[in-house]
Amino acid sequence: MDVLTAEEMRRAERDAIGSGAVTGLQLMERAGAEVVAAALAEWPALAAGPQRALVLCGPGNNGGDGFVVARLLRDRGWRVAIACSTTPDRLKGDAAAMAERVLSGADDLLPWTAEALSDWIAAGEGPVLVVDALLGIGQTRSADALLAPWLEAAPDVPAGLRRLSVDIPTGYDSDTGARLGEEVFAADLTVTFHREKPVHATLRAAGGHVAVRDIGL
Ligand SMILES: NC(=O)C1=CN([C@@H]2O[C@H](COP(=O)(O)OP(=O)(O)OC[C@H]3O[C@@H](n4cnc5c(N)ncnc54)[C@H](OP(=O)(O)O)[C@@H]3O)[C@@H](O)[C@H]2O)[C@H](O)CC1
Ligand SMILES: [K+]
Repeated sequence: MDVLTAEEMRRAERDAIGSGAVTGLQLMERAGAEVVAAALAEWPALAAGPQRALVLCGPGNNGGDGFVVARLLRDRGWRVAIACSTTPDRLKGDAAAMAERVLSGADDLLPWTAEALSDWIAAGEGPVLVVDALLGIGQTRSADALLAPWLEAAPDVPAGLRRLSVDIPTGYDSDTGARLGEEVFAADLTVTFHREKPVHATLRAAGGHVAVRDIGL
């Protein structure tokens, strides 16, 4: 199966949207649904009943996928906390639309601080699924600053933590597999769409699991 660069992936999305076959919003909805399906396939225990999830959303469409995942997990009865590295009013396009569909109000977001993330994790029982929807194929520079709250909160996470990255783990260059800075989101499972990107071979070589899911492109 061929491996796509970020630009080739963006072109495939643009062509599909441009042809009228699908909208960006539909692709984002499909992406979110595939992330949930892949997580349940990877960790069958998650399908046993409602669980807890902490969804970390970034400023762009990767974050948009995260808002879809959060909504779908809430629809399954899960206790889902959403933290966003930006404020909802600064989200754009499809990501803004998907945030609208899941956020029930300004207080429906955890503050983007290590304390808020740690407190939420400590306040509940049972294992946590953490979803990295911070940055995807659009990342271009070190994500050390962006990741800081999560990296500071992460050690407090109880055993049984499951870490899932949407499309590309935050902190990696999709086309080279190189780290863009010092820090990365250490995903147990990365769920990507349509075709693998070069980074996914790097993740596998380091012991990460990678699922490639069709979103109808
Ligand atoms: N387009 C679609 O219909 C679909 C897209 N999918 C998902 O979308 C992402 C790609 O989304 P995109 O918005 O292009 O990029 P990201 O979300 O990865 O990044 C968003 C912006 O973040 C800024 N950025 C880049 N690096 C950093 C950093 N280190 N720290 C902070 N911010 C950063 C950058 O904007 P700037 O203006 O700040 O440069 C990015 O634009 C893709 O990965 C998929 O998850 C759907 O899956 C399918 C449909
Ligand atoms: K990500």
